[in-house]
Amino acid sequence: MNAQVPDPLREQPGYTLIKALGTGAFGSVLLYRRQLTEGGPAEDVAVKVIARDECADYNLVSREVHSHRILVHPHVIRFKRLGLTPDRHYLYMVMEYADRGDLLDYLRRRGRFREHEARWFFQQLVFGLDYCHQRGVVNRDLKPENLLLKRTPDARQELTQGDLEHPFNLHLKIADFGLSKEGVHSLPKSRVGTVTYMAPEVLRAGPSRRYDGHKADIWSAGIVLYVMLFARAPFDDPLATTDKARRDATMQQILRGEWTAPASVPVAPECLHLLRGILCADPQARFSLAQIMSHPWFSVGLPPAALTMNTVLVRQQTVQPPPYEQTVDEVNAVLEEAQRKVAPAGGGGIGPGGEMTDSGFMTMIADELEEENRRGNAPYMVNPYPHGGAPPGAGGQAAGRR
Ligand SMILES: Nc1ncnc2c1ncn2[C@@H]1O[C@H](COP(=O)(O)OP(=O)(O)OP(=O)(O)O)[C@@H](O)[C@H]1O
Repeated sequence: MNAQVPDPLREQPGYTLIKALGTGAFGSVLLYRRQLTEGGPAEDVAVKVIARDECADYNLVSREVHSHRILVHPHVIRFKRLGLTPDRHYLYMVMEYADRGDLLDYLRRRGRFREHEARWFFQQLVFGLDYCHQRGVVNRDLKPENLLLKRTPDARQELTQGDLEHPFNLHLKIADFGLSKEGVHSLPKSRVGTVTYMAPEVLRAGPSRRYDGHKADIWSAGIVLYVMLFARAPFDDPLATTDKARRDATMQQILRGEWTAPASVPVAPECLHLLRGILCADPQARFSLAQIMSHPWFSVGLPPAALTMNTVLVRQQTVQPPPYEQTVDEVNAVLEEAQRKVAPAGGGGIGPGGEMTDSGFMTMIADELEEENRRGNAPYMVNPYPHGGAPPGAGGQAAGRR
């Protein structure tokens, strides 16, 4: 327990505060150990806490929760539950905990990735994104800060470099659905997200100019790939003297759609071909996820089953929904309760969405997909180079996996 960090869930049975993880636009994220039944298994969870009297927009919270709740995939942070603290002061969102920070921090500490390492993360990002899209969720805020890293269950000790894990010891998980939209047919009208990762059509968007969020996500994923390979953004003006000037210059460059790869960092021609297909200013001509997945640079080392796994998974989840911790009705009950007038301090009991130790729905649900991975049923998640950190040969043309 960390004595310096306020503990909003101190009266919530089963939750023990470990430390603060960070602060976002909507509140803070804290690491808790959760043990829902006495003597039962404990797990570390990340809990996003939002003070009710500071929550300006419940529609955004609702959108985030409803989009995120239905996503159950190895490369998406798992949403577990939404609750109200017993004192009614905080709304909290319980999520899977990614124990190795985010991709931006990892990149800063490790420096640019070699090509095969960038591919390892990019494959995971694309599989996670393809799954989200197949489930009808566009993210609209893909960037390295929102791509979290978690040690793989089969992480290899000899690949650890001090406190810095080797890429092949890490799984990438898409997080933060705060700007996401559910619904395949919805064309987001508003301009949201971070400029560096924004597609040109997003910058041009307005009430009468819509864009396809799927294509915009693909563009952002391409920027992430570029940043992993070259440790800089393709559109930027680092010499600008003010933040505004830098932002304006970046926007102009994105709108012109012109970028180059630094000559000082050689990458394979197939890699540049893929980047060109993704960072294509015309969303109609931009590569689709299917095109990316069948691209020769992308598919190195992947068993064929990896390319159809999402379709199979989505079909399975449509027929038999995964065991969500909360039903839609339970989530909606918490949201409704949260929007009622804030109760005076100490005035609350346990409400419809609160977690009661004796309630039936509190049984902790094992992470089936992690389990599946442990059993080896998710082929693309396996360290492709089990006998060392790098593939044979330069330039990252990886050996086959397994
Ligand atoms: N599931 C998680 N596991 C581990 N760390 C997390 C998790 N979710 C969030 N964090 C960390 O908590 C911090 C805040 O996250 P949060 O998603 O609230 O905000 P953000 O992404 O920084 O900003 P915003 O939501 O405003 O876009 C981030 O630095 C992130 O690394």
